[in-house]
Order: sequence, then C-alpha cells, then structure tokens
Amino acid sequence: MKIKSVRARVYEWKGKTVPPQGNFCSNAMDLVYSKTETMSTFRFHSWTVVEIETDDGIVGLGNVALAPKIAKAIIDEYLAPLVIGQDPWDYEYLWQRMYRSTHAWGRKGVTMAAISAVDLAIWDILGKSVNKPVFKLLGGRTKEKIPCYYSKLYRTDIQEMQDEAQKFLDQGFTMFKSRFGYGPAHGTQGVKENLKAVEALREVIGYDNDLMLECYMGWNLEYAKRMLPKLEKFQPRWVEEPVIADDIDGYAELNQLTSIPISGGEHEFSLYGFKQLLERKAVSVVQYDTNRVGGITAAHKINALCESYSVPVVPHAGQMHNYHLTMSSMASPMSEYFPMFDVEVGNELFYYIFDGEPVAENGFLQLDDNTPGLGLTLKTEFLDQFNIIE
Ligand SMILES: O=C(O)C(=O)C[C@@H](O)CO
Ligand SMILES: [Mg+2]
Repeated sequence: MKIKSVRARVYEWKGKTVPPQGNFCSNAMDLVYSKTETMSTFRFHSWTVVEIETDDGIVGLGNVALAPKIAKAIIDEYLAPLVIGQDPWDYEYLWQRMYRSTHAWGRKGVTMAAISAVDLAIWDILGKSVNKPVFKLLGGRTKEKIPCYYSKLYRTDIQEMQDEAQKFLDQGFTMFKSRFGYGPAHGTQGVKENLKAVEALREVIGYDNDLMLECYMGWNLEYAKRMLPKLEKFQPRWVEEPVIADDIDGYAELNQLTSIPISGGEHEFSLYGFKQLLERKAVSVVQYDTNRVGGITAAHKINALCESYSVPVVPHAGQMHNYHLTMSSMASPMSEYFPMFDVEVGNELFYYIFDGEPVAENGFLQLDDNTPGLGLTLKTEFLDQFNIIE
C-alpha cells in the first residue's frame, strides 16, 4: 500500500458564534495591556482537515486546529511531498522524516501540529486497512468504557454557572472542569471573584464529585503562589496551566507548593517536551492534545513515558484522536468531554465538521470495537456554514 495523495482543507466557520464576554476565561493575554477582549486570540473558529488517500482507495482523516491556515501551508509545502509514495505502515519512519526535515524551524507549535494532522490520517488508514479501530493497534481496550469529565463552566454569572453544573450533574457527570475569570490584572477583587465561583460550584456538586480548575496560562508564579493555598480547602482534582508553558520552573515550584496537583501539557510538544516536564516534576497530570503533540505516533510514546513516572495522562479536549489514546493505555484514566454547544471558544467546532464522536452517557464514553480507524467521517449537515479553503 502506498500514499497517493494528501489534501489539506481549511474549514472556516461562518455560522453564529456566542459573543465573547469579559473575564470569560483567564488566559495568557490577560497579563498584556490590551483594549480588546483577551480571549479573542484563543478562539478556534477554523480547523484544517487532512485527507490522505492510498493507491488502493483508503482515505485517512486527520485534523489540526492550531493556526489552521499556516498548518495547511506547512502540509502542502513540506509534509505532503515527504509522505506521498510511501507505505503508511512505515509510520515511525514517516514521522521522523517530517520531524527531522522541519527541525530547523519546527519541533514545537504549528509545525508539530501539522505533523500531528498527517500522522492522525496515517493511523486512520492503518486501522481501516486491517478493519480495526486505532485503539486496537495501540494496546486495545483497557477500559469497559471511558470515564469523562464535563468541561465548560466558563466564568459567567455565578447563578448561570451553578445552573450549568446542576444540569450536567443531573446527566450523571461526576467530574467537572471550570474556568477562572480573573488573574493578576484584577487585584484582590479578582481573587475574591475566583474564590466565589469555586465555592458556588462546590455548593452544587458537593465534595463527592471532582472539580478541576482551569487557568489557561492566565496567572503568573506570584499570583498562583497566593491563590493555591486559598484554593486548597476546595480540594480541586487539579489546577490547570497556572502559568505560561515555557515557565517550567514555575510549574515545578507550584506543583510542590500545596496538596493541589498541577496539570498541563496542551501547549507542549513531542516526546522530548514531556520528558522535560516529567523529569522536572513540573506536572502531576499530563494533558497533551494528540492533534498538536505529534499525533498518535508521539502520543503513544508519551503514554508509555508517563506510565513509567506514574503520572496520569488526561489528553486536552475530547475528540476521537484523544479517545483512542485513553482507551488503549492504563496511564490514561479518563477523557475530557465538551458536549456539543453553539460555537463559542471553538472546542465545539469538531462536532460541526466530523461525524462519529461518541456522546457521553452518565459520565462515560464508549468506543466501538468494530469501527475501523479513528471512526470519523466528514459531516455534510453544516457545510453551508463553512467557507472551505482548498
Ligand atoms: O479544555 C481545555 O483544557 C482548554 O484549555 C480549552 C480552552 O478553551 C480554555 O478553556
Ligand atoms: Mg486547558
């Protein structure tokens, strides 16, 4: 079997989006003076879809959401020529060709995300060619079904957040992730607002259910050192991305500071990036995203590395490419789960492009032993709400 063609198309959402609100989600731009709403650079309203076809007609689907137009250019210009004419079963060789040939300017960020998209499509082909789901090629079924946590609860009105938490508690979720709205730029009032929201959510879900707290790189070390001791009484399962991804020493200091586990990784790349995080005890929970980190080829290696450190892997975002890594590894106890909503930050856009995503039932996800490959097809229902760039 040989790769015959690589097609990368950008799906630009033209449909309605939930308008941004202030203090919706603390984020890395909060620390930079700006007159615009800071979360705007972290909206994912475009997505690049990669279709790789083999000489016997199998089509593999990959995807990338980081800088999708740039990712498409990297795929078209640099990565496609490296894989066309090659055997997809030589996936390690192909991964190394892509990684090493772009090493001078790649390694992390959008290049590794583009490599991830090609690698996902290759693994989709592998599964389809032997009529097996990808997780069966990685280690098989390690769970009867996948526990998942409800992920949203962005910082809105306190009552709205409590109503949202109650709604999904009633649907059987036992784990919830919420977003802080405030950070160093918002002073002591912001600290009070952050604590008020956590307390309000605990009032709804109690202490028999897990609560994870997301900073999305919106704090700094000094502020996090003030906040974590105040948060301990609320017993969060983890506090996520308190500082920017490059501040690994900051992560390591915070991870030892209190009883609260620090999580991160969705903005880290490749096996080597996670080797650093683990060696320096920077995180207690690893959260790579398989469509960023280097695809399934890289994520599978990182799962093994994390297993050797007894550090759990909870991939960032839901989405099928992550579910296969969780199903096939004892290192990964659960998945993140965004239900389908109106398009807001963009984590929801996946549902408007692909069919095949499992719907959570009572806080669990299921993958089918008999659905080959990643289990995704391209959705046609919302095509009229996308501008597609060939
Ligand atoms: O789901 C996460 O962990 C994210 O970082 C998503 C992003 O939109 C901020 O919440
Ligand atoms: Mg996150």
